[in-house]
Amino acid sequence: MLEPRYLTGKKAEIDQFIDQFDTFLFDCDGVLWSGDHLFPGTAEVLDKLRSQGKRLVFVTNNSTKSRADYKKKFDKLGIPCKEEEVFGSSYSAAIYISRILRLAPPKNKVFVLGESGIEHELASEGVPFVGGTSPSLRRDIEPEDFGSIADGSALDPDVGAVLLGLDFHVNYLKLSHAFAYLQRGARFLATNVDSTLPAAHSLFPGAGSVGAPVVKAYGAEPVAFGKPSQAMMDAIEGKFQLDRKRTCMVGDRLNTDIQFGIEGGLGGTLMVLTGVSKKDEFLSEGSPVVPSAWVDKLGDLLG
Ligand SMILES: O=C(O)[C@H](O)[C@H](O)COP(=O)(O)O
Ligand SMILES: [Mg+2]
Repeated sequence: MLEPRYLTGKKAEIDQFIDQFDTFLFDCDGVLWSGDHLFPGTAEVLDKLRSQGKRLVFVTNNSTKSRADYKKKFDKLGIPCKEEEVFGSSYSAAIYISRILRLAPPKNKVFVLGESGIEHELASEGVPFVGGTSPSLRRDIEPEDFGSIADGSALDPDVGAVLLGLDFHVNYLKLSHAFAYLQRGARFLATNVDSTLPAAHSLFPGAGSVGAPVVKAYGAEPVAFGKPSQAMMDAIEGKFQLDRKRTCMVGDRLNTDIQFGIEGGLGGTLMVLTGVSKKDEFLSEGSPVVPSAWVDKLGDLLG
């Protein structure tokens, strides 16, 4: 097993590690911040890398925000960032649906189980959608709903795909609509299937856990377009003209961020321990996913 290099407190090794790369793909939740709490040193590290001429791309599986929403978040946190430097799972899903899947009208609508980030990115690609943040679905299911879902009168006949994401307003009515569309042959898609969401320095149910009831009912997994999907890596490579060997993925989660970088053939992966995965997971013998290097927190890259 290749031993990952522990870089915390080793300035010469940190600088040597950074010098290998021209581009850094940064995960967000658990690496830059926990919710709205920016980890110490984050702004300084990003500034150090930019001052060394490094290119930064923010690659998040959090589908609740669009690229524009993330630009606002970076602005609020005082971190320089251009909207086009953000590449989230909602955007990844939207461009896949519009440019590769290309659902044939009239059944080209998407039923969304998720927040406005998905809606905004679908709209940016001209993909029609229903569900999502619609107030009509933010209520308890009523007895008459069962009949209107079963006979299809409550459903939109033009829905050709169901797209699951992190939904902070999930309920039985929305889950029933999603399942009904799948039973009628809709494609089963997801922005991402992370089991947990790192926030407030703790863990909460992630997109994969929110959508799990539909997976259980339907009996099959969705096609996901967030990390570690290589459809996302290919889209990022195309948009940013990456030299994969001169690109490093920085993440907090082994089975999304680090796996994404390794399977993408990137020059390196850097794990930080302020999010989901713990060092014992990748230091133990036989770990299936091992980063090239790791630090305790992103601020350690200041050396
Ligand atoms: O459940 C989710 O959607 C994810 O945990 C979360 O949003 C991950 O975001 P990332 O760490 O990729 O920025
Ligand atoms: Mg993360």
